[in-house]
Amino acid sequence: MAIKVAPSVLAADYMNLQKDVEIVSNAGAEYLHIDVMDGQFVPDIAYGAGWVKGFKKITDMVLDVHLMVQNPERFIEEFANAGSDIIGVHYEATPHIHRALQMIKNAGVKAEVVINPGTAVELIKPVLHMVDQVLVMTVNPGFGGQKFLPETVEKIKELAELKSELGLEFDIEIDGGVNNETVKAAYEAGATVAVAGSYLFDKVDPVAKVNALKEATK
Ligand SMILES: O=C(CO)[C@@H](O)[C@H](O)COP(=O)(O)O
Repeated sequence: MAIKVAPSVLAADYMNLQKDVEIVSNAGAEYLHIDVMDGQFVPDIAYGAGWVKGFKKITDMVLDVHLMVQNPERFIEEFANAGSDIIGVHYEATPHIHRALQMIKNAGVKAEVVINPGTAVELIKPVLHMVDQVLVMTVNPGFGGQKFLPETVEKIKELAELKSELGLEFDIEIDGGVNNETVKAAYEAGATVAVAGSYLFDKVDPVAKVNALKEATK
């Protein structure tokens, strides 16, 4: 099965968000990836829960919310109530990753644990049974337009092996520097969902770009 595509609205045209969402949705992208940044865990600031509420009104796409915030427990209820379908929390952002994932599940939302490029896969082994998705960051989080880090492919492979060894079912998402070339190795390693920002929105023809990601992973 071709990889699921998750356009990142961080790279969309903020003055024409609805139009951009409709374009990628009609092109067959399954998820809408919404980055939330607090200016602490990562340097920049982006998208509060009100935006999630807004996106919920205009699309049926899976709302895939990536909390790049320190102590994400503070925001889980608000983002769940706003209509998030998946909420991702960083292993590095809380001393209580297990509790944070429990909170997401208790709110009736799919739970995702996220790891930075510098974080080892084995550190999240104790919580893998709780998650619906693992996001392996393929750049350091915080900004769009960075280069895919090839060393993260080995981590995707390691995670995919662990998943089958433990007999677990979860999606493996990649995020950062994804395009129709970099997606290939990640897909072969076991990635099932690809976030793409600048590749999809910065240049012409996002429809062709969604197709190219799917074609590259058949
Ligand atoms: O989480 C992030 C950035 O930290 C992303 O979701 C970016 O939006 C991906 O952008 P590109 O690397 O695809 O331009």
